Formats: sequence, C-alpha cells, structure tokens
Amino acid sequence: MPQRGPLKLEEFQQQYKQFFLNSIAAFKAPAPKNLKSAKEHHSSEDIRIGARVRPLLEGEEENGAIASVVAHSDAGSIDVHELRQKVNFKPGINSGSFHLDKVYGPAEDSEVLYQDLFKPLVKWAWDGGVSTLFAYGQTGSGKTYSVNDMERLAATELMSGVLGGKRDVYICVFELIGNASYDLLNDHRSISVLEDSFGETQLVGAVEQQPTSAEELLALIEKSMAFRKTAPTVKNDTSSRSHAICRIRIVNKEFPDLPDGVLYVVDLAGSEMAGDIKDHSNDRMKETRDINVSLSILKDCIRGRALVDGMGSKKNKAHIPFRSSVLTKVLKNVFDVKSERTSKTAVLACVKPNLRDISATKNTLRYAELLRVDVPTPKLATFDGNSPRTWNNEKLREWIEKNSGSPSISSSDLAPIETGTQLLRLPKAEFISRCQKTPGITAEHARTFYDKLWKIHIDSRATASRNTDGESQATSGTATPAIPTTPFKERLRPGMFVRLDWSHLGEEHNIAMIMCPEFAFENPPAGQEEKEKSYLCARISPAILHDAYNLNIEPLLTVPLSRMASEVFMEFDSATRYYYHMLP
Ligand SMILES: Nc1ncnc2c1ncn2[C@@H]1O[C@H](COP(=O)(O)OP(=O)(O)OP(=O)(O)O)[C@@H](O)[C@H]1O
Repeated sequence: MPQRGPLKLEEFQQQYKQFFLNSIAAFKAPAPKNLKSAKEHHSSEDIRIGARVRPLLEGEEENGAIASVVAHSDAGSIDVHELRQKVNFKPGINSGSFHLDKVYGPAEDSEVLYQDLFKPLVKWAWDGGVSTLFAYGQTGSGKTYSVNDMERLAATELMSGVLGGKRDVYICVFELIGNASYDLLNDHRSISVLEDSFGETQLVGAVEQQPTSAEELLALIEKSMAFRKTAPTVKNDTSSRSHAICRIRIVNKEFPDLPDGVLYVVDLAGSEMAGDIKDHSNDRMKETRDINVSLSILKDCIRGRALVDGMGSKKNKAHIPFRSSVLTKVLKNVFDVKSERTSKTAVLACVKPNLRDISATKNTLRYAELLRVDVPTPKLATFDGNSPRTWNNEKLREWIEKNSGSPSISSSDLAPIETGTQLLRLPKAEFISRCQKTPGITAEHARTFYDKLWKIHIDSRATASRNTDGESQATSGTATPAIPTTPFKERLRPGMFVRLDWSHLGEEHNIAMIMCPEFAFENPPAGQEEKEKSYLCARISPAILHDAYNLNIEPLLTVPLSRMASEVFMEFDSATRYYYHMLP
C-alpha cells in the first residue's frame, strides 16, 4: 500500500526495516576525504582515539531496536546509517563513515580492547610515565562497562608482578560535579583541587589507599563506584552525572627518587543532547550544561596537546586551556606543555548501535574524530654529533656502544628501534631497567649514562637557542640584545613585568607591567630631563583564582628605574583572562 501521509517515526522505522537493512548491506563506504599522505602526516603516537560499539541489549531487541552502526575493525572506520522519510513520504537512507585509530564492534570483547588500547598505557605508567584513559559517550553507551573491564584487567596486571620490578601502588578515586570534587574512597567528603607553589596540582583532603593485591584494588574501585552520584536520565536510569577519576600512583621502590608513574582512568559524565534535557529541572539543566562545557574544554586540551607534540620545538607557543575546567586542571600533568614528562593518552568513544540514538552516536563520533589530530611526520634534522635529537637508530646505537663506559651498555637492549628523540622520551626508570638488562650494569652506572645523554641534549638545545637568538638579532637589526644574560634594565620594553623595590606595596602587589617611558607623549618639564628615567607601569594584583593575577590599568604608577628590582615572567591565559607566573 503506498504511503499517503507522514507516519510516526517508530512506525515508519518498523515498516521500512527491511529496506533499511538491505541498504546497509549494500553500502560501500567512500574513501576518507582529505586523506593526507601517510609519509607527511600521521595521527599522534601518544594520543590514540578509539571507538566501541556495544551490542543491542536484550530489552532493546525485544522493543524492536534496529542496529544501524557498523564497525570495521580492520579499516578503523565506523559506518552510521539513518533512515529518513522523504518529502514524498518514501524511505531514504543517509549514510556516513567516521575514521579513528581503533574501532571495536559489538562482538569484540574487552580483552581485545585492553591489549590494544589500554595495556600500553598501564606499562607506560608502571615505567614511571603518565597515562590517561578517557571513556566518552552518550549515557548508556557502555562507558562504565568498558572502564570497569579495563580496571579489572589492569588491576590483575599491576598487582601480579608480571610487569617486573618492585613497585608500591596507591589509589585515589574522586568525582567532579561542576566545580566541586568529592572523595569516593572517603565517605564522599569534599576535596579541593589546588595548584601548589611548584605548579603541581594537589588534591587536598583526598585519601590514598595502598592495596596489596588485585582483589583489594578492585574492591576499592567497586567501593568508590557505590558512592558515585547517579540520577535518572531519559536514556539510562543510573546514568552517571559526574566525571569519575581513578588515579593509580605507582612508586618505584628501586628508585624512589624518580617521579611516580601515574595512571588515570576517567569515566566521563554522560553527554546529553538538548532533546533529552528539555524535561529536566533547572539544576539538572545547569549540571548538563556544565558537563558539556567541560567536555568541550577537554576536547580543546586533547587536540592542543596532540598539536603541541606534533609541533616539537614550537611547543612553548601553543596554548592549552587546561586551567579552564576543574577536570583538565586535575589532569594538569597530562596537558601542561611545560611539564617535561611525556604522557600517553587513549580516548574510547562509546556508542550505542540503535537507530533511535543515531544523532547522539554521530555527535560522539564527530567529537572523537575531532580529537584525532594529524600531525606532520617529523623529519629527522641533519645529523649533528652533539645533538641526540638528530640521531637515527644507527647513530644512536653507535653512540651508546662508544660512550656508555665499561662495561658498555648493549645498544640492542637500550634502544632496539628508537631514534635519539624517542630514547629521550623514555621515563627514567624504564631507561635504567633497559640498561640493566646488560650483565654487569649497575643502577648507578645506568643513571650516570642517562644523565650524560641528557646533558648533551640540554647543551645542544642551549646552543641552538643561542644561535636562534643571534640570528633574530642579526635579522631584526634591533639594538636590544635578546640574550637573557643581558641585565634586564638594558632590555626594558613595553609589556615586560618587573618586581618593584617598594616594600610599602606588599609582597603580592609589587609586580607591575611596563607600559611606556614617563614622558612618551609630552615633553618633560624644564629641568626634569636631568633626573633619573622613569616608566609608567600598570600594577598587577591577586585575582580570586589561586595563583592568578589581574592587570590594573588605573591608576598607573610612575616607577623610577632604580625601583625596578628584577624581571618577572608571567603569561596571560585567555580562557580565564588572568595572568600566571611562569618559568623563564
Ligand atoms: N560491550 C558491552 N557488552 C555487553 N553489554 C554492554 C556493553 N557495553 C555496555 N553494556 C551494557 O549497556 C548498559 C549501559 O552501559 P553503561 O552503564 O556502561 O553505560 P554508560 O555509558 O556508563 O552510561 P552513563 O553515562 O549513563 O553512566 C549496561 O547494562 C551495560 O551492561
């Protein structure tokens, strides 16, 4: 019977189910658009973006749900199909494909996902690095299910001793709701996220537990989940309305002075679409908006970090707005480009297969695709014997054999495939344990060799930056020397921050930004030329955020040169619109 008027969506989907399934079977995905040459571009090695399509659940199948998402694990792509009613009331199909680093279909179990995506992160943290797994997706898409399985498998690996070496494991689990944070291992007590004077994020008031077996570790994770705030949403009756963060800190007992490994597992709050929140209370609407804003900032941070890693030496020029949300502030050492530690990140976008949820699925996959940043494949710079960053594996191995003392460290144990840059990125504990695979190499010997490699690297960077400064001076022809060793009073310029030697201003208020010389716009009064040179300066004052400062244009201070004590380095964060101290 030809259709004469519009059908209700559910009826329409059921009536044309077979047409839809046939169209899906006949669909051939087009080649991805804008595919850049693999030689010139690659997705970041340290940030892997994957997606998992969960199976249709029993109840969903009984209710006539239609699977409309097809995962192609080999090709790393997911096809998404939408059944639509044309203007003439006939059925049509809209299909599209998303391309990610890894894709897992409904038939693939969590073990495959663990081996592929999460196990390398667990090993990285065990070796002293920073690793993070994010699970993201619509409510009810399987985030908690996947995260629980990853934690279970990781707990067994971390506590069974198979990873080698002696470590103590500490766990802390907390949740973030808006700007508030709560300890999930300590009766849901409130905790504070603060940055200390070393720039490290501290969870003040959070309790860390030290499990001694996989069972204890899992029991703690389970206990924490019971405290997690849940409230019913339209899509999932026990939807998580908070970001839950499980932080596992791994202390290397053999080298306690080395930085601890950190493994974060972040079960992000379910994202909801406008249609799903229309019946919510104002509080719930605000909560949902906060969640969506924090997910958007997280996206900027993950993309920013991938771009920075891909840009290499230009990294100080990039801005990553990690201070803009509590979630990304907590994960500062994952995103802060000034942190010398290399971090590895995996994102798992979880989606439902149902036709009914296709819009949310497309949003999730679009978000995941945005996180996957193609970066230029680094070209190895011209070989320089004094710069490890320019060494390919062959040159690096030659150098190791000749320079690692007696007995010499086996280069095939220390750097079987790595280039100089890759070896420099290894966590120190991993470097030492690789050296110790050579018989007769002590930890002391390995440490000294690590320091030797790093000394050459740092010297080569200092030389390069001196050369660059020299070049920029020569090309700009400016008389102002750019080398930091020049006394700051000889290179004053508008925008420079200086600490003032005026005790009455107080510790926190004695920094100012130079605007211009005192008589930049008018002639000095007669006799004034003879006096000491002064500058108009704008003072900065502490803001409400910790360690943040405001710039006060009014009233300007007139500061004589003799009252300027030292240069201060500050950076402007456009997201919070505050200034922060930074290292020179
Ligand atoms: N891969 C899977 N295999 C079988 N069942 C799954 C799978 N993934 C999820 N499920 C089931 O789907 C339902 C929803 O999953 P889950 O609670 O993990 O969703 P969620 O994304 O964490 O939702 P929310 O954000 O609302 O907490 C659960 O009943 C879970 O057991």
